[in-house]
Amino acid sequence: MTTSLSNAYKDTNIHLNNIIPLDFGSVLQLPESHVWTDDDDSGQDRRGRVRTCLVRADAAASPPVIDLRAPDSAGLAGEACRRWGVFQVTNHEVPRDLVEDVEAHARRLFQLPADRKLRALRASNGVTGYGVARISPFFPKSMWHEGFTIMGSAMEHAKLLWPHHYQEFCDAMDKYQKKMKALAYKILLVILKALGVDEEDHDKLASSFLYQSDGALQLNSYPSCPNPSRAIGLAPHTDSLLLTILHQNDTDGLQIMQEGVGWVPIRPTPGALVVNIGDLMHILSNATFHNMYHRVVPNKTSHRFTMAYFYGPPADSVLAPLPKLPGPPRFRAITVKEYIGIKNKHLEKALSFIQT
Ligand SMILES: O=C(O)CCC(=O)C(=O)O
Ligand SMILES: [Fe+2]
Repeated sequence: MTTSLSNAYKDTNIHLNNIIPLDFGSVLQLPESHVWTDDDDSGQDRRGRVRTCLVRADAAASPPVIDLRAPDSAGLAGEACRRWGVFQVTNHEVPRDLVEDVEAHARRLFQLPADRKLRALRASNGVTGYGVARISPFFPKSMWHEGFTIMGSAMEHAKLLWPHHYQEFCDAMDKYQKKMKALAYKILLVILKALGVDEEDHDKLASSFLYQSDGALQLNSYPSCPNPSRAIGLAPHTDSLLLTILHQNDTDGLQIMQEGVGWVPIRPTPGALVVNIGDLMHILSNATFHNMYHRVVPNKTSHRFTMAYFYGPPADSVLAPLPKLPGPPRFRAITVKEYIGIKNKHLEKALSFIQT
């Protein structure tokens, strides 16, 4: 009997209960609490000093858009994971009207009055609910962002938001999570193939990460911002699990750090979904796949909405670099729960605690 992924998040040492999102509709100027300087995001000094808003790479090159039906999709995905830690996918078989429906529900949620949204605030030891980003306590300033996380059913929290009309929201979220889970599994197989793990190896691996991974859905809202060059939508971070699948509306904002280049934008491509590598896949790949370091910047005129699906193994799964890979293992074996615990204490330094 495995322990579900949500157990990895419960009881870990993170205290968000005193931090609540700003009532964005009620402010005309950027409050001091949300003004970031160059120093505010450098506490986690992983890849050199990261200037908050000012470095804009002239992205001559950017991560590829990969057709999942193309015969060489695994090869292309492997290349993208090694170089960028991210790519976009088309022909993913998630119906466009489902994506649009979920986005419309997210808009409806974030447009509710602040006091209504606060009724569904995420509990300090919970996963589902409304609130700030989980990385917020690591930074001295607040982000121009509000979120709603769902792991499993959203029913309990949706009832607090819409006591009589919660069902449609829940149905759409359930349907989307199911589609995301199937797609994430398919992409996991593509990525493993790119790492040299073929179908014959699957049974030998007999790993719970392969057969029992599950996900959490995160709805994100970045309202238009009165002074975007001094604000940050989501501070620089890596995602913790195996991979993330992101839908972004037609508003720019996501940027990835490319060493020696700077921040490279990942522009919305109509119909495509963004796939990025998280820390656990970085471990499995023995550090050959980048765990994409990314951030979101707000803008002055349009409201950015995104849906991020984080996919990872059950809490008690043990992960280690895949045995097939060349070279000595660069990380020790670790359970998902232990890794999430370390990440919740040390954020971007977490991997250094398990390096061999
Ligand atoms: O909203 C985005 O563009 C990125 C979201 C993200 O990085 C996250 O939720 O971890
Ligand atoms: Fe992220």
